[in-house]
Amino acid sequence: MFGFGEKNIGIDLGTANTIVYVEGKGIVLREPSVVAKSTKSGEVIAVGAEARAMIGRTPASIQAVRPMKDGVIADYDTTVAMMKYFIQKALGHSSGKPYVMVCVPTGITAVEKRAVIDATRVAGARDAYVIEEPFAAAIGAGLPVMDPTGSMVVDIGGGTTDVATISLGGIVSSRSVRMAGDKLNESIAQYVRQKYNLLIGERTSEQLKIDIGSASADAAKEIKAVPVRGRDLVTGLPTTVEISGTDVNKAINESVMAIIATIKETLEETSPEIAADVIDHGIVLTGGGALLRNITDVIAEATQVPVSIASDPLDCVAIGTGESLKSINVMKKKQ
Ligand SMILES: Nc1ncnc2c1ncn2[C@@H]1O[C@H](COP(=O)(O)OP(=O)(O)OP(=O)(O)O)[C@@H](O)[C@H]1O
Repeated sequence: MFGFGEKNIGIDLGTANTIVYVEGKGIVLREPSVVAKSTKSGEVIAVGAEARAMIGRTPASIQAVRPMKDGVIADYDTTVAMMKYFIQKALGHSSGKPYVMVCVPTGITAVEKRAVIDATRVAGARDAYVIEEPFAAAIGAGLPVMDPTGSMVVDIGGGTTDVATISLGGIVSSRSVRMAGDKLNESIAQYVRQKYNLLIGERTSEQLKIDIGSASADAAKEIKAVPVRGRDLVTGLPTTVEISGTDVNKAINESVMAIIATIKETLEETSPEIAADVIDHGIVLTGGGALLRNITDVIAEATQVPVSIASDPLDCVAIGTGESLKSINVMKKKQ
């Protein structure tokens, strides 16, 4: 397909995590989308897991930033530096610039899409192409995207939730909302601050969500409370508070409801034929948010459609992006 020795890669450039897929090898890199920089010179100090460990713990001279926000590039130069590092790390010493396929949320503007393509080129790609995230997720989840049957995929990532119905190799209807894992973390931190006067960091609220978060109020009652350390807003001193499953459920409920509303709206605008197919095959969840406890039950109850989680939900978009490298020649002609 390409010249001898050329490597082609797929990148799931996520708000929370970046995953790199190398053609012929599969997923070779999976790291948080975080960069630590010198506040003075802007020099990159660490990227990925090493930089993530620094969040909330940096001295004034270092800043740990997440250059992607809500599924799009928030800090262009830092995104370029991060991608450059990941591309080099994924390809090792192999020579030649790669062709790169990057996934983007469905709802982004032409300018935002252009920024992703430009950043990928500046980061070292011979050329860059984009694929819509839910389409990649559906391929990665093993859905029959090319068949004349409707499939529905809901990708709940860090920055965005992308919902789409797919049939005959294309997206039939889709919605993207900037409401996903990060919003849940923010809501938990806000709830804990308001109810317990306790200030907790981004990593602590995410850990609470993963450890004791549930989308179902009933199921949340059964979850054991955990001690959480933070700073008391009144005394200013470090302190420990017990946070329950119900606390976390209450904190995230509004965001979960917004995700469900988006799924319902997308279902409402599909043709009767596709809706019938979706009822037969069910809705498939991908992305890290699919791992939230009882999320399948609450979506199934609200939509009256069976819901399942793809195997390896965190990897689906990257696998689908990688798989789509096969069709890069066709996409080249279209762009
Ligand atoms: N067990 C879990 N329970 C709930 N949420 C989880 C769990 N594991 C991971 N997550 C959440 O999944 C999100 C990351 O998912 P993913 O890697 O699919 O997103 P992303 O691709 O980086 O984001 P986006 O697609 O929006 O750009 C984070 O918000 C993380 O907290």
